[in-house]
Amino acid sequence: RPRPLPPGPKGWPIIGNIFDIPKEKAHIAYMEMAVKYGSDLLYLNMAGTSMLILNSVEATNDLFVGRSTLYSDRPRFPMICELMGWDYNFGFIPYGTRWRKSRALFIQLFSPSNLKTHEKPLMQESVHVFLNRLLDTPKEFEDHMRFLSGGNIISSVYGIVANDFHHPHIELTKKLSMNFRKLQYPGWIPGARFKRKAADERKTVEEMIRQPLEFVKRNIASGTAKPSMASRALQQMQDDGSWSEDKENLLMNALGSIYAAGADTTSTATSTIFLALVCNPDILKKGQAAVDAVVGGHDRLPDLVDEGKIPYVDAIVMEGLRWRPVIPLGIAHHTASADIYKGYYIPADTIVMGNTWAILHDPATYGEDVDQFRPERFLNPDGTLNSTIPYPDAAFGYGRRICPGRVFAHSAVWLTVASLLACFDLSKVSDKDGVAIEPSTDSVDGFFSYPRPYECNITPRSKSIEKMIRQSVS
Ligand code: HEM
Repeated sequence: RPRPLPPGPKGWPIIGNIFDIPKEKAHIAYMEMAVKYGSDLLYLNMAGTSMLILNSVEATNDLFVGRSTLYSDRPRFPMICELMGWDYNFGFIPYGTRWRKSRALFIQLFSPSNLKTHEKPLMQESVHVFLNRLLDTPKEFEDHMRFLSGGNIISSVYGIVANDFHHPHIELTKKLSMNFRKLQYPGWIPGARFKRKAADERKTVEEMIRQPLEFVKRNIASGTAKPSMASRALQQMQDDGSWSEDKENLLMNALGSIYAAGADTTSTATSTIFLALVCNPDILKKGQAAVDAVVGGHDRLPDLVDEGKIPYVDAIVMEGLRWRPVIPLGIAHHTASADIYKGYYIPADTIVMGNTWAILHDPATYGEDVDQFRPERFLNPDGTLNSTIPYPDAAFGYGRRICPGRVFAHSAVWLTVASLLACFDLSKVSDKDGVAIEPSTDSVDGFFSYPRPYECNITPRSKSIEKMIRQSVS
């Protein structure tokens, strides 16, 4: 080894730093370790496997962006891929030809013109259904948010109009995402019972990606297919004679990746903002006034044409992504060969993680009160967006692996938040003595970080708004 390894705890022979791997809130523990060792690079050895945690934008930019050829691979995910069967999902596969083809197909399916013509109108419809569900059964608001994202994606991808939370395709994804949430990350060694269950899951995963595509194919054959990414892509292959089994499999996996990667992440981001609005009545009021000023009081519901015109809503969305990032340690990258950075030696086969939490909670970038939910940090005193405070990009990952669904996700969350603000008052519930119960703002952390269950009051802002919500679905 020509140079020293990056700083980190000393560790033991053979087992290395196994005892230094945090059991919970790893993102915070790594951020604190980095401060302790006075370095944005933190190196740990997990019984022979090297792990490098990057705790600054400078390091993630230098390595994931500047040296992307070297830092865009994925490590092996034995639990997720080999046992649970998630290797269909191009988010977890190595940097190579199959990944490149899948990602190119994704970019084609999500082209700006497709987003505008097909996906955004569907988003609008899904949000209207969501608002009606909130009116009907407000106590089930968490399920409604999950259904909103799942239903929106399933209709975009497969043209399946799921008007029931218990629709078989939604049920399948719910089951998978619950198991996925249980995964701890990283360095978590599951027990034998979980491993047995995970092996059963392979079959469910296969069903989740095969069944909906078969459904679309049957409907195309009978002339009843609703327009969707799947139907358009299959139709195009048929029209230009390019169909092959390989191409259909690539499509099946890419569509499955979109469905699996997009639903839970977007609903988690929305749930976090929802929680922040319940806990901060002043921000809720300011948001409502900002939406009313542009949407025009109570004449219509917000629309995606309003996107970009209400800076306070953008600021709320950005603050939600920053305050409680959905994937606080990102998805691990991997280096196939050795490297030298800032004078340190980075061995080949190192797992490299961007500490998204540390980056988005850096007081030098976002201010001393980084633990508070404060959308104003993204605004100038006159209410316009402050271009010197960076968009929380890190929430979507890094370099060539950065989330390809981020534009779609931002719009989906934006429209949901603008619509919530336009339509509902949210408040804390009170105990029997009339004292407001503070919901916990501490998240449940695993691979994803999501709010703990809580109760709140959700009421329409006026009779006329309630009527407009009812009329928005035919
Ligand atoms: C707020 C919502 C979302 C968040 C916070 C989020 C976050 C992320 C993160 C952190 C990564 C890993 C990036 C890396 O490796 O450095 C990722 C990858 C990915 N995301 Fe998202 N995502 C969201 C929504 C979506 C949506 C709506 C879709 C699909 C429409 C999607 C599709 C994907 C895919 C396919 C990958 C794998 C990319 C690759 O490995 O090349 N995501 N996302």
